[in-house]
Amino acid sequence: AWMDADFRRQLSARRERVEDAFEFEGRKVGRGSYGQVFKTKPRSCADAPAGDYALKQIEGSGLSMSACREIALLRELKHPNVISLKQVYLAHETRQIWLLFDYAEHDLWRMINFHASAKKCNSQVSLPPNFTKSIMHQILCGIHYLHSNWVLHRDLKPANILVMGTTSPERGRVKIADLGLARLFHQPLTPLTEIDPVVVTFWYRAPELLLGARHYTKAIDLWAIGCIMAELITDKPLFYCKQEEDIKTSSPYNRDQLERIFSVMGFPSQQDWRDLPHLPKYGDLVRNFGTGQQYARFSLGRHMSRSFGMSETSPEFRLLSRLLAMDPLRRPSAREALEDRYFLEEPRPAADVFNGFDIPYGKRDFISDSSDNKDDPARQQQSQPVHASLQQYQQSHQQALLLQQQQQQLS
Ligand SMILES: Cc1ccc(-n2nc(C(C)(C)C)cc2NC(=O)NCCCNC(=O)OC(C)(C)C)cc1
Repeated sequence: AWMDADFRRQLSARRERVEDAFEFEGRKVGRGSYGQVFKTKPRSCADAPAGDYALKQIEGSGLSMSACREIALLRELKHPNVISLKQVYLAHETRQIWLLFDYAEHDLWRMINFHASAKKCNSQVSLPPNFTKSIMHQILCGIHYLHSNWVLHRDLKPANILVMGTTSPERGRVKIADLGLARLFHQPLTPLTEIDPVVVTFWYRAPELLLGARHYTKAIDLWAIGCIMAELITDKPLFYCKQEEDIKTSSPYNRDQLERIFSVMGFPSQQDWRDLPHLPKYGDLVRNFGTGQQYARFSLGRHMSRSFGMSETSPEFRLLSRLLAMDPLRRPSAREALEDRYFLEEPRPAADVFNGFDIPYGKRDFISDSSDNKDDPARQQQSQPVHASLQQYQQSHQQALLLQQQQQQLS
């Protein structure tokens, strides 16, 4: 071995073990293809400041490509509205990787579900008037920071928007995270059949992606933020689409999801979206929808005013319609969205999105290993099982094999 044995022994004796520093038995709060997450507190002997932490045990062993990417990415990023990586633990005996994060008691998926079920039993949840505006402001600040560092999120949805709880010094602050479902494709070496048919939703997916756009863009993140804004206002996913259980092809084209978008937004005309005919799946679109005449009377304004009595002249609606421009070139950048009049007029956005109000939501439940936790957000919005596009899978498979060979050469 390239390090002399005695020095290695000293190192491993001194190395802080995660189980010595943190108490996490029976405190699992998340599990998915990425690994599992525990809500943990430092033991008195640990040198971590008191408080709650999220301890993520990464799936698999050794430095997988996704572990590498998550560590490399998060150690460079520091912003109040982006989840922060506090510490990395490498357990040499088991080659396990543990990541320590600040713990967020809440997330928009659970919060919106709480509001929706409260509505159903006619009990209102009392929230500050600037609740949506504060959340939107902090999501856009976080995304502006990521985009200015050329980091695209690619999977923005309510479950990935965390909010700090009342025991945190950052009470009511939004933290953008990625609880890692869509990174399924980066779980190499797991034979496709073994990947449990996790469900991903297409409800936050921009139309250009559904029509075969080959690259993620900043505008794709802004579309998802528009979807989240509408959902905060109505407590319903704007482009909710029941996903049939049949095995999905790996094609990006999803007719039902597009149908839902057109029945809310109307069908994009040549004037609305000049580049539409150049998208790879335009042929499928014409075959399935023709000239879209059947959607002529639909529009976002009509949908929001009928389903929620929202005025088409309100600043809230104007920002929403800018974010949900069908043509990606017409969507604002995060900075342009932050400069929208909506954020400049009263009530102004607050640092604590609950604005001092009592926080009505419960704490996260602990997951016992036996129960297969169906309502875990990572499996949110049960929809059709997805099969990674074969080409993406093979790609990441090749990269992983390469990485593994390199590692073998190293050791
Ligand atoms: C492979 C990979 C997985 C995730 C990420 N990633 N990317 C981001 C950006 C884009 C927001 C900066 C953030 C992450 N990673 C995470 O957010 N990891 C969070 C793990 C902590 N989990 C966590 O707090 O879960 C509960 C259930 C307590 C909310 C990167 C790479």
